[in-house]
This record gives sequence, C-alpha cells and structure tokens, in this order.
Amino acid sequence: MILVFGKTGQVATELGRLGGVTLLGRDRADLSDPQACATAIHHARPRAVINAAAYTAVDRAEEEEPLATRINAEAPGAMARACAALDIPLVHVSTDYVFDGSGDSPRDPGAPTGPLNAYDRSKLAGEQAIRDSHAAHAILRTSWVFSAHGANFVKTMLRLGASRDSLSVVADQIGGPTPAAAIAGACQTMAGQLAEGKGTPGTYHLSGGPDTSWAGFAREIMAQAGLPCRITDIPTSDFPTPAERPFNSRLDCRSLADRFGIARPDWRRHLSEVLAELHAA
Ligand SMILES: NC(=O)C1=CN([C@@H]2O[C@H](COP(=O)(O)OP(=O)(O)OC[C@H]3O[C@@H](n4cnc5c(N)ncnc54)[C@H](OP(=O)(O)O)[C@@H]3O)[C@@H](O)[C@H]2O)C=CC1
Ligand SMILES: Cc1cn([C@H]2C[C@H](O)[C@@H](COP(=O)(O)OP(=O)(O)O[C@H]3O[C@@H](C)C(=O)[C@@H](O)[C@H]3O)O2)c(=O)[nH]c1=O
Ligand SMILES: [Mg+2]
Repeated sequence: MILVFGKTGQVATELGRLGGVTLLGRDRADLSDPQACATAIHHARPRAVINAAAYTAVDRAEEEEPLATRINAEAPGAMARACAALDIPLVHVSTDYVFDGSGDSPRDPGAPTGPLNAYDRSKLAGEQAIRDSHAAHAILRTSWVFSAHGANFVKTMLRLGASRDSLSVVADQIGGPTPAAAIAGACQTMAGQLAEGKGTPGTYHLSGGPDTSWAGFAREIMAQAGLPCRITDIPTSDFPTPAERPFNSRLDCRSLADRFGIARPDWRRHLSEVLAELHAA
C-alpha cells in the first residue's frame, strides 16, 4: 500500500482514482502537526509515501508564512525522516515557484532557485528538509495545476467567463498548465519504482505542454468551453497581487522522461477531458 497525505486536493483526488493508495485527509493527519505526520507513517507501515497535501493559497501565505512553513516545510521534513527510518521512499510534489522567473529558457532541476514570495520560500524549505533527511526521495516540481476538483485557474475562468464578455489576464507570465491526473500518475509510477529499488532518486520536473501564458490558457479555456468571453492580454503590473509571481515558469522536463519514461502531457487534450467531466457533473 502507498500512503498519501492529502484527500480533497486536486492531486490527492486523482491519486485516489488511480487506486492502490490510502488517502489521509486533514482529519487523520494535520500537516500543521509535523510529528503527527511522522506517527501516521510509522503506524501505517506503507511501501512508499506520497505527499500531495500543501498550503497552496499563494497570496494568503504572505500573511501566514509561519503556518505555510509548518505545512510545506516542517511536515514534509518529518515525513521524510520517518521514511528514512523505515527505509521507504517519499515522493513529494513541489512547484515552479521555487525559481525567480528570470530569462526565458526552461529551468532544469539543477538550476539555481530564487523564491519570490512566502509560499515559494516554504516550498523550497520543504525540498531542502527532504534532501537533508537522506530518505530515498523524488521531489516532483510541477506548475499551474488544474482538474475538475478543488480551486484552480480553469474553474475561476469558467466562473468569470460565464458572466462577463471580456476579461483581462496576464500575458507575460509563461509556464505549463499541468493536469492533476498526470501528476498523480507520475507520483504513483515514481513511488512504485523507488519502492522496488528502481528509478533514480532526486528532483524532477513535470509540466504540461506547450508552454503558454495565463492569457493563452484562459483563451483556450473560453474556446473549448464555448464561452463568448474575450481575453485581453495585460502585463503583470496591471494585475497587482499581494504575492509576487515569477515571469518565467518554463520547466525542462527531460530528465523525468529519461529516468522514469514519463512524457510531458498535452494540457489542451486534458483540458477537454476536465471540461467534459465538469459538464457531466
Ligand atoms: N495548485 C497548483 O497550481 C500547484 C500546486 N503545486 C503543488 O502540488 C501539490 C498538490 O497541490 P494541489 O493538489 O493543487 O493542492 P490543493 O490546493 O488542491 O489542495 C491542497 C490539499 O492540501 C490539504 N491541506 C492543506 N493544509 C493541510 C493541513 N494543515 N493538513 C492536512 N492537509 C492539508 C488540503 O486539505 P483540505 O481540503 O482539508 O484543506 C488539500 O487536500 C502541492 O504540494 C502544491 O504545492 C505545485 C504547482 C502548482
Ligand atoms: C483571476 C485572474 C487571474 N489573473 C492572473 C493572476 C496570476 O498571475 C495568474 C494565475 O492566477 P492564480 O491565482 O490561479 O495563480 P496561483 O494561485 O498563483 O497559481 C499558482 O499556484 C501555486 C500553488 C503554484 O504552485 C503555481 O504553480 C501556480 O499554479 O492569473 C489574471 O490576470 N486575471 C484574472 O482575472
Ligand atoms: Mg491559486
């Protein structure tokens, strides 16, 4: 059995659909109590652990950095130390937001990090705590996650697009929208291979392709949903937010393909599946 932290989130929901996992919701393991997470692992004795829970409210984290750090850094560190003690692997999901977003080339997993905001700092600290534990681990950085569940940009655009005839969306932040289902599949593959002593531990990238801007993503959402809402490109400076976000979120995903045989998913195809799922609901 593979133990998953998270139950209601986008990636955790998709892991549950794949099967073969035990999902621990907040009621069974609260990440604001790192020791409780370690205890849950010792108690369950799984063959591998996947951490799909996190504090993901980027703007709110500016005002709650200590809590975000407990959930995104201290809890994963405690999980990793428990995994090291039991000699089982940990797969952990991280973010493109650990990078500073300069330039326009895709970042490979070894590129220097440079967090811009409180959420980013908490996620980067989580990565470091896991590396420091010496557990067999895979840190999977992803970006711009969407699915039919939970809160995400697709659902925000559908909600706004249904009642407006135009929307202004930032066009100078570039990255890869990533289906939660693809992340779940990758996590399961990596956890399974590491548990069998196969695959190479380390830090990897997975984002959907082709890279686009939030405005490009929004335009495709409106087109596929058949919503007559025009998207106007704006610079980030015209959309002020409490947390600064990176301009360049492009991720170089080749090492994941080389080491685990996992290719970049086409987000446009997955978007149509997510829209069909939302339509059927
Ligand atoms: N969303 C995105 O765009 C991106 C996400 N990521 C990373 O991917 C991973 C999965 O994200 P995603 O599926 O989108 O997350 P969601 O925002 O959809 O869900 C977050 C999950 O974490 C749980 N959680 C939050 N706080 C706690 C807590 N104190 N104790 C227990 N559980 C808690 C939530 O539970 P509850 O429902 O009870 O609040 C929820 O299940 C995270 O590591 C995130 O940092 C990386 C890049 C982009
Ligand atoms: C709603 C809206 C957003 N935007 C912009 C703001 C922002 O730059 C961008 C996306 O907005 P969001 O609030 O969905 O983005 P955000 O929550 O910052 O998304 C991030 O979440 C964390 C968890 C990650 O790890 C990242 O990979 C990334 O997915 O779109 C507009 O330009 N117009 C709009 O009408
Ligand atoms: Mg968000």
